[in-house]
Parts: sequence; structure tokens; C-alpha cells
Amino acid sequence: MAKRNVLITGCSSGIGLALAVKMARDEQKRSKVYATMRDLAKRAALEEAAGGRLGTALEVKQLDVCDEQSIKTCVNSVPDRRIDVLVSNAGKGFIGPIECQTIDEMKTVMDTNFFGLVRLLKEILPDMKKRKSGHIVIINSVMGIQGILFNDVYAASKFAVEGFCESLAIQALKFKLQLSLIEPGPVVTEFERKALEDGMKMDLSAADKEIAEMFTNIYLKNYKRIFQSLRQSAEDVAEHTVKVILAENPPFRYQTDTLYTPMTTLKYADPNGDQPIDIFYKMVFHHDSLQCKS
Ligand SMILES: NC(=O)C1=CN([C@@H]2O[C@H](COP(=O)(O)OP(=O)(O)OC[C@H]3O[C@@H](n4cnc5c(N)ncnc54)[C@H](OP(=O)(O)O)[C@@H]3O)[C@@H](O)[C@H]2O)C=CC1
Ligand SMILES: CC1=C(/C=C/C(C)=C/C=C/C(C)=C/C=O)C(C)(C)CCC1
Repeated sequence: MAKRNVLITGCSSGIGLALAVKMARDEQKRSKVYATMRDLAKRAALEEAAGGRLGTALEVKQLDVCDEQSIKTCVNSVPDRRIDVLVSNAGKGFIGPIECQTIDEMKTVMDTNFFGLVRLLKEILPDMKKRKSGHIVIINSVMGIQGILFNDVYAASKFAVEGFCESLAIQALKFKLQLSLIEPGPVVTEFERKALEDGMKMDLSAADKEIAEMFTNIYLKNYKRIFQSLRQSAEDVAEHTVKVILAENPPFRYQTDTLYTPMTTLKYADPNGDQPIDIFYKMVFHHDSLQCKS
């Protein structure tokens, strides 16, 4: 069987790096991995982790999901432009009260997390459709299904991906293409460190006192602890993603951590949408009265 070409975005750290290395280390040598990143100055960690697979099963390439020309140049450099599996992983977190975030900052989050995927597909989907083969794998988030306090814009960017993919999956089926959304819960990566660092130095003067205190004393104070205790590792998420990539009939949605299944199930179980909001409200403000409405 011919090797499949796998292009992954955002491989300078975290899930992208772990997945690129895992795919390249496959003992059956089933894949050629194009591990991309926007800033090649950050390639050392990936190259070290790839070890002997570098230059054979894994090649490092530049790709910025916010730059159409960089996507085109990267895709054109792949033999016959043949990408069998596209893993859209590049993304950024963003936490805090919206009063303290600028529209430009919000646009960067949407531009990376949502339009980044759209740009990739505009370049890669037409070839997949012509070949009538291809698998599009998106590292999305449980926050694409259920929003969480102080993640308003990040959750919106991940919800946008869900709506886009639900629509596209119908067309994809017509062309025999597969589309899979990977939905991790918290994962300890640079994502967590960067979001916490930005949150800690956020100017909260535009928010009212109650909201500023809630963000500092409830959200930021518990953030590290919640991420440390309820998290998965990037390697764990990569392991699950490899299974989805190699599956004969890959699922449309795949949650990497069953811990979050009750949260997402509740969302679908209550058509009024009140229960998840009620539970999160109690979780944050009234831990003592945490129970489902009957
Ligand atoms: N960590 C978590 O808790 C969770 C993460 N996710 C999702 O997983 C994905 C990977 O994140 P994770 O590994 O955790 O975090 P990391 O911060 O470790 O990795 C994010 C990667 O995306 C890259 N990136 C950011 N902007 C661009 C861009 N414009 N073009 C190309 N690459 C870019 C970063 O590059 P650079 O180093 O240059 O910034 C980095 O390589 C994201 O989509 C995130 O939303 C989903 C659920 C939970
Ligand atoms: C910190 C914190 C909470 C949980 C945060 C979680 C669970 C974040 C998940 C982030 C993810 C999944 C990011 C990537 O996509 C609660 C429970 C709201 C209570 C207040 C403090």
C-alpha cells in the first residue's frame, strides 16, 4: 500500500508536535508526515523528538494558517500536492472578561481557530474532491460543544468550526471524503501556559469589580489546579487522534476524554439549554447545591 501523506499544522509544540512524531514513528511506516509550523525558528523541539525519522518519515515545513500564500507555497511543495490526511491543529486560547478584550484580539482568535481551517480547506479540498479520497481531521475542543465561563470568544471560534464542519460533512460524503472532529478537554501544553500568562497580565480596569474579582479569584486561581487534575497529556490526545486517522470508518466526532462526556451529553439532552448553564453556574458559585433539575 502507498504511504499516505499527512499534513499537520501547528507542530512547534503540544498536540501537533506529539501527533507528528507519533505518526512518523509508526513501525509499519504507513505515513509520510509534513509537520508544519508558522515560525521555523521553533523547529528544534520537533526535530529532536523526531530523531532518526527526520528527513525520512517526517519533513518540517513552514505554514501560517493566517497567510494564504504560505499555505499555497507549502501545499505546492508536497509531491503532486497530494495530501491524504489534513490535520488542522493550529489554534490559540483566549480567556478573560470581554470588557477587557479588544475586537482586534478577538479577530485574531477567530482568524486562527476558524478562518485558519477555512483557508486550509480552500487550498486542499478541491484536490481531495477530484481524487475522491481524503480525510480532514480537526483538533477542535469540548468547548466547540459547550461554552465555559470566561472563554466566550474562544468557545465561539470552536463553535464556528463545528457548524462549518457539520455543513461540509454532507458534501464531503458525496465525494467519499472523511471528516473528523477531535474534541479534547483540558490538555497541558503551551496553550495552558500562554492563556494563563496572558490572563494574569490582563488589564481588568474596564470590568466591573465583581467580574474582575470573579476572573482573578475564581477562574485564574483554580485554572492551574483544574488543568493539572482534569487534564490529558498531548501524547494521550495524539494517541487517540492516530486511532481516528487509521480507522476504516472514522467517526465525525470523537471525544478524547470520557470525563467530559456528561457535560456534552447534557447539552443535547436538554432542548431548552438551561441545564448546562445551571450546572456551570452552581459549579462556580454554589458548590454546595450541585444537582440536576429533575
Ligand atoms: N490545550 C488544551 O487544553 C486544548 C487544546 N485544544 C486545541 O488543540 C490545538 C493545539 O493546541 P495545543 O497543542 O494545546 O497548544 P500549543 O500552544 O502547544 O500549540 C498550538 C500550536 O498552534 C500554532 N499556531 C498558532 N497560531 C498559528 C498560525 N497562525 N499558523 C500556524 N500555527 C499556529 C502554535 O505555533 P506558535 O508556537 O508559533 O505559537 C503551536 O504550534 C488548538 O487548536 C487548541 O485549540 C483543544 C482542547 C483543549
Ligand atoms: C478553570 C475553571 C473552570 C474550568 C475550566 C475548564 C474546564 C477549561 C477547559 C478548557 C479547555 C477544554 C480548553 C481548550 O479547548 C470552571 C469549572 C469553569 C470553574 C472556574 C475555574
